[in-house]
Amino acid sequence: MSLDHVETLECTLCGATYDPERVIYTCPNHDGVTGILDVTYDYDVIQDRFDAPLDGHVDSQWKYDAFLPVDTDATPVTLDEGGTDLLDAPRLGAELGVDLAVKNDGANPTGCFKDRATSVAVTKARFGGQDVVTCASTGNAAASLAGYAARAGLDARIFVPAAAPEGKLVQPRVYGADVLAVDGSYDEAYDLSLEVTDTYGWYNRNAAINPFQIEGKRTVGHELAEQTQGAVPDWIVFSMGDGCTIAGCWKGFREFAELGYVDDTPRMLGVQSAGASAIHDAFHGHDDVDDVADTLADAIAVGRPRNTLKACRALEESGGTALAVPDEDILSAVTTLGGTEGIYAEPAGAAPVAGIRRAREEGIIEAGESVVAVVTGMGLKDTAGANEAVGDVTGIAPSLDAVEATYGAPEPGATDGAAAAYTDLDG
Ligand SMILES: Cc1ncc(COP(=O)(O)O)c(C=O)c1O
Ligand SMILES: N[C@@H](CCOP(=O)(O)O)C(=O)O
Repeated sequence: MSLDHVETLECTLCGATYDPERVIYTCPNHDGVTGILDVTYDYDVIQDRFDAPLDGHVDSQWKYDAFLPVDTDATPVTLDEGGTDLLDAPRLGAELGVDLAVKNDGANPTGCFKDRATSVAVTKARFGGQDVVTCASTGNAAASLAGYAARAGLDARIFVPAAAPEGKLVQPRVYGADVLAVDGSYDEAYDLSLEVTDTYGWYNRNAAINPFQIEGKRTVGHELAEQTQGAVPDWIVFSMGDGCTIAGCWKGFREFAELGYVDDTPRMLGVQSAGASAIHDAFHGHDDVDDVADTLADAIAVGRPRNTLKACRALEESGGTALAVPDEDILSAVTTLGGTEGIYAEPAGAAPVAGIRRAREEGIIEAGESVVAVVTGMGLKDTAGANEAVGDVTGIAPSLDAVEATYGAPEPGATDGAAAAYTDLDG
């Protein structure tokens, strides 16, 4: 049994270190602020163990198991998360004036990149003998935790804001979780989940406080480093809620660069809604930070992000920046992404596209630069917002006349090609 590749849990505020074998969430040395912990590693041990070829083929994030903070004896609880495609996006790229690729993380097993973190959390929970897992969620982490808990045979008890999209309230219950719809915001659900964790001792998955969650999220950085080896993009773009995801990606990419697996690092661009822009505001030094979250991009509706520090460090260290965009831009990004590249993202997943457009307008991203937009969540979980963007469906009677009323009569010879094909088949 060995966790010898993990050195410590180190407080990002005071540098105090804690035993990674213990279940500890935050540094107890701080009152009023959260002492977020960071996992530090012994990279000599990791490099001795990591023997997978960096050949661009990634079937699952467990390709990088040597980097994950789980005991070497633990059997992963997995649904084959990670290993998502990095798709060229030429039509959208031309529209935005950049060389664009999309990392389609909405293709993860529960429809969201959260699965990267959850797989690690539930593996640790099961290996550590926990029976009950919990989290607060706007809906995606809820579904993800519920799915992996089902897979592991653990009970999931989850706190979501009652106003979460219907699909996000249904999905975790299909996986058998108890979903407690809190009459309040995500921030309130989050505070409650912490109290519950202290009181009941359930294992808390929340990425902002569970130090191991960002470590799962960082596999998206490992993958992107591997998939772009030799042509590291100028920019990688994420939406930000609590800030853990962008921080995780940066940590993963940076450590692959430090280990010499890639020879450069990208700049990170973090995108928030103007209605929930606390990380953006902190990054740009605004002191009138508004902690009310008001955005249709429910997954990033966070008033008090818990990982502002790690997110801002990722932006700073990478030479990147943060942007806040209005909800109209996010909504229009959903249909632009769908209509140009066939990728249906939820608003938080499409927000990077709105961010890239804004960054081009402001001269932050220059024409022709290479950019990866990470689509973090798929759209079918939350159709209400998208429905606003696409408008009402066109109703017709079940008759050809009704089709003609919509498109006009067919052009003469419109079916000639098809007729010729039938003739060929007949010989
Ligand atoms: C689809 C989606 N995109 C982006 C985010 C933002 O991630 P983070 O809160 O780690 O910044 C979330 C939730 O957190 C999400 O569910
Ligand atoms: N928007 C997130 C918030 C919690 O996710 P986490 O991975 O940061 O803990 C959600 O989907 O619930």
